[in-house]
Amino acid sequence: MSVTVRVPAKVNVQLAVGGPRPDGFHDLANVFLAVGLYDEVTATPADELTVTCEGPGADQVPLDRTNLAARAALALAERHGVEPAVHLHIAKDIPVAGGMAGGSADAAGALLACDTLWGTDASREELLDICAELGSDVPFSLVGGAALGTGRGEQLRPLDVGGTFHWVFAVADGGLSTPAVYREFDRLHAHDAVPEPVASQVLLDALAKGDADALAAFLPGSNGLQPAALSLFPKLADTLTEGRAAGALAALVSGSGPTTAFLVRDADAARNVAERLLASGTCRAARAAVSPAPGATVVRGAQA
Ligand SMILES: C[C@@](CO)(OP(=O)(O)O)[C@H](O)COP(=O)(O)OP(=O)(O)OC[C@H]1O[C@@H](n2ccc(N)nc2=O)[C@H](O)[C@@H]1O
Ligand SMILES: Nc1ncnc2c1ncn2[C@@H]1O[C@H](COP(=O)(O)OP(=O)(O)O)[C@@H](O)[C@H]1O
Repeated sequence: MSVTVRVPAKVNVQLAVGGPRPDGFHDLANVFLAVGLYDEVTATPADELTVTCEGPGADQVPLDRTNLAARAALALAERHGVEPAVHLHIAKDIPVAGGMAGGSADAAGALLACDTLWGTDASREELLDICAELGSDVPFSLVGGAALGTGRGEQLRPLDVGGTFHWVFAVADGGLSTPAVYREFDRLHAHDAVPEPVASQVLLDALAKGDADALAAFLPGSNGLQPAALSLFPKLADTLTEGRAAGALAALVSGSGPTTAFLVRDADAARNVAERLLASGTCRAARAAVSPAPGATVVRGAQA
């Protein structure tokens, strides 16, 4: 028997970043929106823990125990005294090292898949605890929808979303390391008094109403990591310019980048903007997707 779990990517519609903490992390007001680009993680009984990966960028995904999906399986097995005798297969569609939380998605997916396969029956709270140990973004990958993440992004409050938002995501040639982008943020703000990060009520209202125009008005400047990502990957500015010229309502870097995100009016606009972005030669691929999207979900195999 195998269990397959589907997990969404995310975009940060606000990423307010505080100064560096003593533990090396940054306090955030991180407004996550799950988007309908998905990885699938399949857990199958095996002699020992093994990982395989297929799809775009699969060659950049580690297949040893540093893979976040493997770490999730090991963490669950250890807590429940089970042998981690499982093969994890990752079907990747989320850009790797792209600022869309692909590794986090795989961790949340593997956790739910193994919990279902092994019948360990962990509570939601326990699953969320394990997620938070694995990475700041992993709890959100489990819950999906929309949420405000505080602390280092792992403490979640679910948010209402009153409509569907349409996006285009431009996949860059290459990746950006999340720690490197935070380090660049610190370098750029070395002489500033960085304010406490606070979620914007204007943004939360725009999400609750499903108001794309209000969201578009809020997005410029909403990603505190964008200047750092652009500093490390200056060519992203060209992609942002092309997407705006193609008629996007707003353009921003997705999280730590280098994927860029374009809010558009509807599915037709998404097709046009995606075509023009691709034709501009400023990105490797352009993908349309809608939000919000559900969190990690068992799509095949028995529920425990
Ligand atoms: C920036 C964001 C925005 O959602 O994601 P991406 O856009 O990269 O996907 C997140 O904050 C990334 O979260 P995640 O990728 O889970 O990071 P973690 O594994 O917890 O941490 C990796 C490293 O990023 C830095 N880090 C992460 C989170 C945080 N609040 N402050 C930090 O300074 C630290 O250097 C840490 O060692
Ligand atoms: N299952 C996984 N999928 C993708 N990357 C992984 C995975 N496990 C570990 N990694 C490592 O994490 C890094 C960040 O990948 P990813 O989560 O896709 O990007 P981001 O943090 O920008 O959203 C990759 O460069 C890769 O080395």
